Amino acid sequence: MTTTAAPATATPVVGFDQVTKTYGSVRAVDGLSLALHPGETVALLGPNGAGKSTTLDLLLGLKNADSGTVNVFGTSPREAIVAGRVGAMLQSGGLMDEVTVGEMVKLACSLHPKAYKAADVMARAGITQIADRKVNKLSGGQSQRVRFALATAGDSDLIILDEPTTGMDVSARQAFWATMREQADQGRTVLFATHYLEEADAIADRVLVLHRGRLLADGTAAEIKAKAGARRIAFDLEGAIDEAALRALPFLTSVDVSGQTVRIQSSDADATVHALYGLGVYPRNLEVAGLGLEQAFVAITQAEEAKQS
Ligand SMILES: Nc1ncnc2c1ncn2[C@@H]1O[C@H](COP(=O)(O)OP(=O)(O)OP(=O)(O)O)[C@@H](O)[C@H]1O
Repeated sequence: MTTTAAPATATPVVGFDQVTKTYGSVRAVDGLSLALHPGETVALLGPNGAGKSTTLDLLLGLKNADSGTVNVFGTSPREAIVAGRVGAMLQSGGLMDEVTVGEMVKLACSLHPKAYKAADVMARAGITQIADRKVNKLSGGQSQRVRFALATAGDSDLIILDEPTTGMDVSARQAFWATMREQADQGRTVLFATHYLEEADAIADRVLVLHRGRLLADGTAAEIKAKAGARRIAFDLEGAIDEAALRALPFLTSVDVSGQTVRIQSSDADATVHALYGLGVYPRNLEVAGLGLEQAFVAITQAEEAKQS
């Protein structure tokens, strides 16, 4: 993984230039421009319906843009795929029913221009033990592992993953991300859409937040957290708690009182804490901390919703 930006003149791994895709009256992708560079591990976040899957489908040439251009390694998505430069793991589909796991992986390897050995691909995905099982007899997590094997059947430079760890148990998730880290460390670009924000926080060196088909934020997880602005304040109070007075504190975005513990989110923590002391209360165990990625994501997308409504 790297956080060093590639020179502006280098051909990006992925280039979206003013891309729009509509379905009837729905603008699934709305004037999207972005560039991904070699070795980046990029998380694509967004609420349901934000346009993540449509963006990945455009990137894979499975859908065509209404306007704008999509380039992959400076060529069309289809050309990049035919050249074996792209491996993909989509949310569903892609698995044939009446074949075994082993046959399916061998088929994927036979089609990839720069294929690895099928036995190695299965070992890496942790599916050697189920090689003789029919694909339609797998659990949800096992199916995900097979899709992962298909996405890494050959030496691709770009790996695209749509909600890859859905249905995987904890150890499968850990093994999956360890393998993805190896792929990124070898210079590959990894782009994954996810609803698991803790995974994005831990794995990605760049986070894109989509909302109604537009890019709302683009930066490291730390930058996205800072962009959200708000901070968390937690403290304990003794005796009866005057909730109405707490709710009237300035710059609050939320208040939660549980027993003697108060948790506040504020867009100006200094001013809120100052006003808190002004109430004549004495907070104990006072903690002020930044938002987690999940809270930052909610704050950013809710602020955008409020702006648009
Ligand atoms: N084939 C289609 N026909 C009509 N509308 C569609 C189609 N595919 C997607 N949409 C709409 O386009 C918008 C973006 O959908 P998309 O699946 O890209 O979002 P997403 O961010 O992947 O959502 P999720 O997190 O729920 O998977 C949504 O409003 C969706 O209803």
